[in-house]
Amino acid sequence: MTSQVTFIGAGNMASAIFGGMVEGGYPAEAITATGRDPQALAALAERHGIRTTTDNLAAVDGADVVVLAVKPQIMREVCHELRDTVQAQRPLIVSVAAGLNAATLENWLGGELAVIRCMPNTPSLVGQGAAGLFANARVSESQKQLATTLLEAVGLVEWVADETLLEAVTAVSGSGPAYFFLIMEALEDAGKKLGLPADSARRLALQTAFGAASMARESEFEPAELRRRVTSPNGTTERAIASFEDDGLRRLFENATQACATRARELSDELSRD
Ligand SMILES: NC(=O)C1=CN([C@@H]2O[C@H](COP(=O)(O)OP(=O)(O)OC[C@H]3O[C@@H](n4cnc5c(N)ncnc54)[C@H](O)[C@@H]3O)[C@@H](O)[C@H]2O)C=CC1
Ligand SMILES: O=C(O)[C@@H]1CCC=N1
Repeated sequence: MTSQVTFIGAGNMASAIFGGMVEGGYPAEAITATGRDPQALAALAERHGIRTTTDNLAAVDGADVVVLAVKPQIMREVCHELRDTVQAQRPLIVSVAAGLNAATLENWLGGELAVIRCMPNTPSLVGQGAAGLFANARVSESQKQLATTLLEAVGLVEWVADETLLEAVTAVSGSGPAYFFLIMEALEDAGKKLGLPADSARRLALQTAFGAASMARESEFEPAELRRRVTSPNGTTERAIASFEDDGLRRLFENATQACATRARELSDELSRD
């Protein structure tokens, strides 16, 4: 039987996931999403065919899975609102909030619940997401399987055995799309500086990013080998790569991902404080 899935919060991340689920064939009538803005909800209902409401309690009533997808800063208030219904019905809880521990969520929801923490990313909207998942001890194998099935509808699923590893997942894939978008922006700007018309620079940069990612994913060779195959001895790529290495590109990624993981940890400390 199809599981009834309710999203609390219907913003960027939730709409990327349920939009991708519907695109992937999940029955839209089994999906409900809530939010604060009735007009935005009506547009989502129209676009994806899902049910929407501003009433969180009505939306959770009868749900098999409740996906918590509001901003971390308002999660406590939302959990308190849902606590009695969730305790009575005990759905599987899936939280996509950055930096909020499963134990904190369980506590805010009244205790002893099956909680999965998920760190997804927005390419879920086009079925190309990447999500890291952690299950607390109360999550059954069949619930893990259900979460895997729901999220695999929108991309790759990686389970982690230790919850703190979700900080690393956030740094690599949760926030990661923004790094690649930044690289696309920078490559486009650099192309324009070299004289290309703006629209050509954008098309070339985007198609190159797409082509490289598709090739890296499909190839039997690792990215480093694919890079070497573009790099002719004493050719043009060699100069560009040497320039990146001299300017410390790898260190930039190391620093940025450390900063990201540190922020995830800080959020978790800030938010779990009473
Ligand atoms: N945007 C991203 O790339 C990623 C976001 N996340 C997590 O997803 C969560 C949501 O982030 P976004 O979608 O980016 O935020 P957003 O601001 O786009 O969406 C938040 C949604 O919550 C709704 N909302 C606010 N108060 C509510 C309430 N009391 N009851 C029900 N709905 C309410 C708003 O109407 C809005 O639809 C955050 O916890 C974030 O950490 C996780 C991974 C990636
Ligand atoms: O920036 C954020 O806090 C969220 C979590 C990962 C991506 N966006």
